[in-house]
Amino acid sequence: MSTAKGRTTHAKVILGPELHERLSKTKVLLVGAGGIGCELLKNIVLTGFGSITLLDLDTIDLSNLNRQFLFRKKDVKQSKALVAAQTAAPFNPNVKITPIYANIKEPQFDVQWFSEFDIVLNALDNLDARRHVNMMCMAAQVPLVESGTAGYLGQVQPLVKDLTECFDCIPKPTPKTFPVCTIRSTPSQPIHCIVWSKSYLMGQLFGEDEDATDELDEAEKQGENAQEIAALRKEAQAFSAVRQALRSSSSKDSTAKMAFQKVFDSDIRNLLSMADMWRHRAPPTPLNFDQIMDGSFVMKRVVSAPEPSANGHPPHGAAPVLVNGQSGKSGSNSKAESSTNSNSGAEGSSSKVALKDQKKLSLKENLELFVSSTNRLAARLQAGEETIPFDKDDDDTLDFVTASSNLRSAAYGIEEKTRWEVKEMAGNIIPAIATTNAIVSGLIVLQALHLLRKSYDKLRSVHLQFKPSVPLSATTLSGPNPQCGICRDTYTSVLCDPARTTLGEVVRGILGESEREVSVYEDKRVLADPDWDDNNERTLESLNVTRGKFLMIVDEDGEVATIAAAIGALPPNHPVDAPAFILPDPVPEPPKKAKPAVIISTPPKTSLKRSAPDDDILELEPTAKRQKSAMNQDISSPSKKRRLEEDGLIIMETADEKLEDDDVIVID
Ligand SMILES: Nc1ncnc2c1ncn2[C@@H]1O[C@H](COP(=O)(O)OP(=O)(O)OP(=O)(O)O)[C@@H](O)[C@H]1O
Ligand SMILES: [Zn+2]
Repeated sequence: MSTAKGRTTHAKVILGPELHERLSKTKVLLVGAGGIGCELLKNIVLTGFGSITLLDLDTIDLSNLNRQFLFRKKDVKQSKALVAAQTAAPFNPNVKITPIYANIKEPQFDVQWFSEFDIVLNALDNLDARRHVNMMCMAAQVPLVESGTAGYLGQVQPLVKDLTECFDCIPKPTPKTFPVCTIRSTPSQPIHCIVWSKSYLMGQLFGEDEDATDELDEAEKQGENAQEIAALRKEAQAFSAVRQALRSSSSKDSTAKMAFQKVFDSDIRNLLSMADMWRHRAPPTPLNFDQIMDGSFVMKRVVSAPEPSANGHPPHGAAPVLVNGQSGKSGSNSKAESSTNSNSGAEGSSSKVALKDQKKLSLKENLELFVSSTNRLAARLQAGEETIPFDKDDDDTLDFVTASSNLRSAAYGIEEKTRWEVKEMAGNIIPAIATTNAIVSGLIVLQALHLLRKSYDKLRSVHLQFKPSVPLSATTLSGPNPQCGICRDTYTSVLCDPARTTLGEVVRGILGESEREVSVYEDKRVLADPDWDDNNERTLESLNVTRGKFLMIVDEDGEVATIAAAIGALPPNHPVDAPAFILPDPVPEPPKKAKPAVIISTPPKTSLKRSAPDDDILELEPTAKRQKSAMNQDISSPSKKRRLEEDGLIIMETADEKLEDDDVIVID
């Protein structure tokens, strides 16, 4: 108790009595109780914040303990938010921490809920959740401090609606992807085989993805080799027998063998039959299950030196060697397995000291691991798991991806990887550094204090960089991007019972006296436009527009900003005989839109908008007014396109598109 008092004395002097007093009443939402979240929770408790809501969807994993210091081994598998709150609460007897074990995207965390906080601090690890919190904070007008770390790098960015850029003002680069054909038929680096295994093979065998046709359709559109795509289509279709066998309890090892033979023998033979493909690159070698198992398999091919890695891993200077079915020493003419790590002692069965995960497996060991992990995953399917996605912390899936990617690497003469390396590459893991998290968490508190003091001129975006001479760089903040599809919208809210409120009631109510022509969207789904009002009499619930979602009312002329109406719940005391909705009062008056600097003939980019939902209502980008240029006037409007389609006309995107039977509706 006396320690806590002593701390308060210092905090009072540093913060000043006014801010110190205010902190005890400030309501903070901290999203994420992982690497940054744990450090930050400790900081804000010790700084004197009095009311903290801590939310995290996950439970504690053993691998978190090296840097998430609020957790102990006994806490593994418990909710992160709950344990972090329990551990940090005693640091300050006056703090009230409310832990929530949930996903921040759940509907109960709506705009009203967000608006109860004075400040939000993000300690997340993914773009999707960050973008969601950003939008909620913009809608609720609550200041947000965004943060992230990657190894020795870190960043802290304060975001305030109308004052600074929001998280979505600048599009974020999408993660690196590889062409489908590289992954599916012509891999040349370990990462290609790992991506194939975790994103394709896992899905084919243990996921929902039965034919992966979308991906191939897209690849074909992108101009990838048509013949190769046709072969890949056949290959994908032939998975159904293996999928069935994995889900029936009769077979066991024979199923793993069946899967092996399809993937590592017949599929490779099919590809080999396309001679053209192998004119300029080394052909793969089909693998033989029985021969690998009995040690007679000899793969006379050269393990090529890998290309410089795209994943930040240094290229290994592997000398060309012959690989056989046995681990290094026992092969007839083998010098040893790939020698990339030979001086690290982490290779082959010869190593006595290597940790299990850091040992490079022989071809036979990989095959055995393939069989055992396939059996374990099949048993899980048979026990009722419907699909099993790759998770780096799920040993069965990591074993499967390690074994199958290494077998594929062997077939293609690519260097194999240890389980440890596969985990790092497949999980896109950049080792987390506790010190980086600690520094970033300190910086978040400093920016949060500027925000609470409203010292906006002191706000900075701070970068932690790997430069000993300049470890920190601070930049002043830019204003909002006038074209931003998130923070330039005019937010409002409608409290309602979606089961008893129609789309038309809300839209007419929000537009008030205005005669503007508008289109209405939920995310990317068009619900209405000036030529199409069929949904106006439908309830919001029937249109799947429920609590936590937004109705976007887009001006058809693109002259005024979009109105984003957040759907919230009616107050508990709402009279039963009153209308089932409460509209904003006064109605929102969106400002005139800033003109884009360059006028182009295509619709404005709306890539900053949220990703598509999985509904069956027409999906389109919510562009502000589909441009009525002379060229595309007739079909550029979705309403016109849809009307033509209703009239039985099919609109071709390109001249060489063909009519499919399914496109023709027979009218009695
Ligand atoms: N949508 C979400 N709702 C709530 N919490 C989330 C959401 N998305 C991510 N998180 C949480 O954010 C935290 C991010 O922390 P961190 O980056 O340290 O990840 P981690 O899962 O603890 O570690 P690692 O990914 O390295 O195993 C995690 O605890 C994660 O559960
Ligand atoms: Zn923005």
